[in-house]
Amino acid sequence: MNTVLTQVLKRFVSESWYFPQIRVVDAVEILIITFLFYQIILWIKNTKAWMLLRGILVVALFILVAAVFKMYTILWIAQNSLPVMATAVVIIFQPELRRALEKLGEKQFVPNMVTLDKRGKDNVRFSQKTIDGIVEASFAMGAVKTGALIVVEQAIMLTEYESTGIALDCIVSPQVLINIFEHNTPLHDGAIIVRGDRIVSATCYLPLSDNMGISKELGTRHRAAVGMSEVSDALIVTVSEETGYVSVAMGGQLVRNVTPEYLKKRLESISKKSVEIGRLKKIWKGWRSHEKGVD
Ligand SMILES: Nc1ncnc2c1ncn2[C@@H]1O[C@H](COP(=O)(O)OP(=O)(O)OP(=O)(O)O)[C@@H](O)[C@H]1O
Repeated sequence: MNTVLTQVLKRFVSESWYFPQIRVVDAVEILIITFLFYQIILWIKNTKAWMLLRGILVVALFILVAAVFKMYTILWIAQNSLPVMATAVVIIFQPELRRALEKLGEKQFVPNMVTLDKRGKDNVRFSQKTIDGIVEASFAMGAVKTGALIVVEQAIMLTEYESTGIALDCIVSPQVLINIFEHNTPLHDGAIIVRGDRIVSATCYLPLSDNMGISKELGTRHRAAVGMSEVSDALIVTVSEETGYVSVAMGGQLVRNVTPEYLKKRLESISKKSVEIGRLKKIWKGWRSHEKGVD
């Protein structure tokens, strides 16, 4: 027993034994791969890709059986149709892939430093009056069960969705919001988009989420709110016509039946974030002009 142990130990310390050299970069790489893998699994779970994965597993099993029994014709067909199948998957899942990439672009690693939009400096933030107006109107509409859908734009410009509605240019106030969503009025259907302190569009059509986790009790208004929050960094407020509940969607998550304090806090937090973005942009612009001056 002792000799076996000694032999194992000798081998363990001998030069022939391979010890991988783990650098800090390797550990970081493992963390990145784990994170990406986890995100892909989450994406598969929340989209139709889960069905696709099951289909791929069945095909893989079939090919494995063909390989074990040396069915060369089937193997030849599988081998030659692989590129076609890969292209088909990309075409079938184009909306999901697009959404996933949009979500990736939404993560604010550097995008707010590299300003691609032509937004004026005054539109970057919204005032306390706007926050109070949205909170007051939402709960006033909730009390009388008037449905509403309010999209508060942040860093990502929602021009694409804005153009689906009727253009407006009006300061946010509780009276205006209540008036817009009043039943049987021309602007009440669909969503409004708030940019800074102004309502820029009404009756907008938002993308519907295909998240299977959304409660079946909820209809298209809430699904549209979640859908919008999946493809942008906007905060969306919904008022249910059925229950009068006020809910908030952001980052693909819907928080139902919130309190006025909660809504105010959420709006204040994104308002502060917008101010921070504005500040960073100013620093960046200042630094760039300084660089040019030095050149
Ligand atoms: N894709 C969309 N984009 C913008 N608004 C939408 C969209 N789909 C539905 N709506 C709005 O939601 C209203 C329909 O709401 P619906 O009753 O189906 O949803 P809900 O989630 O059950 O809401 P509620 O609790 O208010 O009934 C429509 O009249 C329209 O104003």
